[in-house]
Amino acid sequence: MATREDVLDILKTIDAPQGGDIVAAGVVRALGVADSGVRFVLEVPPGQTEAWEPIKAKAEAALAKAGVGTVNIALTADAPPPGLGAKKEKPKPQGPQKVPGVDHIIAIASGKGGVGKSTVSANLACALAAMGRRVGLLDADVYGPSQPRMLGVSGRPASPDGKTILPLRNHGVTMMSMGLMTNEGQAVAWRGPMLMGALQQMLMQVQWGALDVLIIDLPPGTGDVQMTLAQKTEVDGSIVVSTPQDVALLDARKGIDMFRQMNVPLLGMIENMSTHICTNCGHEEHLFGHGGVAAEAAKLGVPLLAEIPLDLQIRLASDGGAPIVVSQPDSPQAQAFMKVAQALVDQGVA
Ligand SMILES: Nc1ncnc2c1ncn2[C@@H]1O[C@H](COP(=O)(O)OP(=O)(O)OP(=O)(O)O)[C@@H](O)[C@H]1O
Repeated sequence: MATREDVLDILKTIDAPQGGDIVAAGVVRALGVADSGVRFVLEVPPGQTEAWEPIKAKAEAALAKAGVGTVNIALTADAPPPGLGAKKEKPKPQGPQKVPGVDHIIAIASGKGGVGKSTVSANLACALAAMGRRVGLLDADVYGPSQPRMLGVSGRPASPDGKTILPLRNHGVTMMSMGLMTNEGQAVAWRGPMLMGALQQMLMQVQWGALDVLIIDLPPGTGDVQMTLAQKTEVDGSIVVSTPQDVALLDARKGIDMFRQMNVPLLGMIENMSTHICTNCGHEEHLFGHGGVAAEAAKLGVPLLAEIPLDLQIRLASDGGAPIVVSQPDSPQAQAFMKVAQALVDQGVA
């Protein structure tokens, strides 16, 4: 009598349409080998039974020639019933998830610290809120959380049921920050896994409510927070903020590469502190050089969304808890942020 291995060896001589043999193709199921003969199921992809008829005939002929007894092959495009060797469906790999109730997520990133990423995030969030969008702002910068100060909120968020966290709200923006979970000024020594857990907790456990867009103010650089965000959460796009200096741009490029690798679209770049206008005489100076970010954006084929001047009013407004978009909405500086917000709405990502 032929053994199971003998039968498989014979079947391995028969080619599958997509290349390789039919055993390697994984279509031979429920193989039964007995004294009386051989029976099995050829389970082929849906709609392909016709293409597999000649292959079934070849298998029948080869087995008959080998003298294995009666040959009974059932050709089907349906999975055989359980117990007949049906392959269990593997659970689908978990890709990036949507945050419930949140339509869009935009990550604001920078390669280097101190380039104004939080200032841009706060102003963009307030600008979108002023345009009537339902906006959330998540300050994921655990090393230097600044949104509570910029949006003028303080106090600890409540958690009435011990599971969900109630966010805070000011200037029409729903806001949550790691800075609100720690004492002000306290050095936070977060390790990678803690960061990832904290970010997921902020995204999933904070009661954001229904939002058109959630802005995420990322920590500078390309660390655990950025990676976890891109892997676990569906992000509509990123905006990279940079000052015009070469060093800042060099780091910004690293951030851009990371988002590219993680399939997060780059919505555009913002040059911050691009020019300085003297408060006394109105003279314009390019303290950090000018146009570096525009050149980089052109090279990458992404829009330069704005060139924000280095301006005392921007800093005073942020430090005072009412970003310039709120405190001086008609100023040219505020208008620069409003333009970016409008562009995001026009693009359908906010
Ligand atoms: N265009 C600007 N004009 C004047 N001051 C600015 C401007 N942009 C940012 N600043 C000021 O620079 C400082 C750093 O800005 P901000 O906190 O936004 O940077 P950041 O990139 O988020 O920094 P980090 O994430 O490293 O803490 C703040 O005091 C802010 O008010």
